[in-house]
Amino acid sequence: MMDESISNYLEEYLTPRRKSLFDKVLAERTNHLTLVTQDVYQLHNTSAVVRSCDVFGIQNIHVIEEKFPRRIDKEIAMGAQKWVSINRYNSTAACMENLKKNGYRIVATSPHGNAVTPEEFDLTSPAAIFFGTEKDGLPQEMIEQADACIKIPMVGFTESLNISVSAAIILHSLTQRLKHSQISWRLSDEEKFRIRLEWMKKTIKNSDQIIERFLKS
Ligand SMILES: C[S@@+](CC[C@H](N)C(=O)[O-])C[C@H]1O[C@@H](n2cnc3c(N)ncnc32)[C@H](O)[C@@H]1O
Repeated sequence: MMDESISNYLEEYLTPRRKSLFDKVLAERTNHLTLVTQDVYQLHNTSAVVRSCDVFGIQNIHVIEEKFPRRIDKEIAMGAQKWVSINRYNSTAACMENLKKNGYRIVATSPHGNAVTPEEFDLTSPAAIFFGTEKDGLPQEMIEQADACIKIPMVGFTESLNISVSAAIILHSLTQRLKHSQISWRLSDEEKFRIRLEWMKKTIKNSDQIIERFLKS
């Protein structure tokens, strides 16, 4: 109730253009798919992955920082995450537990072995797509225990794609397929409301003070 009043009040500070942009972007957002990075340590890769999530409509990204703690602090300070919700974990187990609790299948990605292509991947239930580190990729044990594994076919001499490139290719393929499917992939009204409120708080100048003034009035 209080959030609803705050939201209505903050709406007054949005231009008509910004309001319709929020509506347009939220209409294409999904939580049916989510992306997980496991100990990705190069900031430009994390930044590119977050950007791809925004571009392809993925609202939530899960960042595991088991071996390289606090790697994305700088990215957060630079505002790369403004439109995407970043969930951080210091262990893979904690991340998996949270995802499974929320109904996600655990899906590995790998340039090796037996796996389905993005075009063959079963989209019917929610999926959390894991991407591994630049050097070693995902642990073999994790790949074997995952509910599925996705591999982008490669025909060159190079052993693998860059992590952010592979994330963009997979997200593009899966989101296009979702949009042409009968699967219910869009956000609920409650999810849209929460995200819109977060976006308003992040983008309206001095939103903290505005809210404080509103609460006192
Ligand atoms: C640079 S690769 C890691 C290479 C590592 N030597 C390995 O064996 O996985 C980083 C991450 O990008 C993703 N990736 C790279 N190429 C891929 C491909 N062809 N198909 C699916 N995922 C890929 C995977 O998530 C991988 O863990």
